[in-house]
Amino acid sequence: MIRYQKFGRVELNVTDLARSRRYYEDIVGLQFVEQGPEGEVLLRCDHDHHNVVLHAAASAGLRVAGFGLEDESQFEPLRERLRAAGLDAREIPPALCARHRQQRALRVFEPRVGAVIEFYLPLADTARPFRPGVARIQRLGHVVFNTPRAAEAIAFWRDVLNFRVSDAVGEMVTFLRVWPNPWHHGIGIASAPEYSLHHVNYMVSEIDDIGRALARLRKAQSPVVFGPGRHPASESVFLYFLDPDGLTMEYSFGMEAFPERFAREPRQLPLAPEWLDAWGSERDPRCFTGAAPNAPLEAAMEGA
Ligand SMILES: CC(C)c1ccc(C(=O)O)c(O)c1O
Ligand SMILES: [Fe+2]
Repeated sequence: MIRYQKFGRVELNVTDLARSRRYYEDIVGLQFVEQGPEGEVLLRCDHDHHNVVLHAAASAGLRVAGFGLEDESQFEPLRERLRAAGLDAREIPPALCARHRQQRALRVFEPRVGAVIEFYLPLADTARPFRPGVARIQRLGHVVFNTPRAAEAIAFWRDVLNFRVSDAVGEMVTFLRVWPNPWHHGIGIASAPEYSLHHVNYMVSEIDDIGRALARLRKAQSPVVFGPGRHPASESVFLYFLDPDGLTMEYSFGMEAFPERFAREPRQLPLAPEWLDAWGSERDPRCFTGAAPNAPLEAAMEGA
């Protein structure tokens, strides 16, 4: 069975690199790491070398979602599973691996979520302390994919990639753990007409991070589009807001953690507003809908 470390990387296309770098540093609270040879901006929010990469592009959306493997012994079995599933997984050349402080990495276009997915092994001796800034971010939390093939995607990520379903809210969204990572979900699969980014989540430390974010976002005239509220599924307190390109970002804290073995059964929760937010906040229609279609593999391999 394939074992993962976590959801650890996300690469986003943004329409104004300097504007987004300022936003993700000053408003979201990510730490700038470096600018890459293609001009891409690397940022971090935990002990990894980086967690977020911003690329200049004509339209904003998801470029790559990356999952760390638990150890080297997972690499070849995963590669074989992807091959057996008919997917063209490409190994990342050593130069890009070195820039990304990875031992090895595969990138594959996963057609059911319609996105480029990276599976990677971090290099040893690359973890360094993350010193939080405006928000006490603990880690990159989850990525949710919009897809018109949600049922097929859930089956593939569960049965082939060995992610574990934690809960579903109607047929709107299903949450999966990056097993055996304990957090309620590292990915969500949401039903939508397009293959695009639904949102990216950052896990923060406490209610003050949400309260301070509200004031900071309002002062920066950055739209708050849902919450503050509490998600009954993962028990998280949450807040959604839009980045300068209209991509939906989420802060949350208090997420349910699962044991590796003897975990509770997944629940099929009712599709009703109170099962998305127990506090009853209104959701702005711009929430979850602002991303362009996900980048294709060729674009994601540029510079590789
Ligand atoms: C409204 C979205 C899809 C949602 C719902 C529930 C949770 C949770 O239980 O943590 C989320 O993180 C969400 O993004
Ligand atoms: Fe979320």
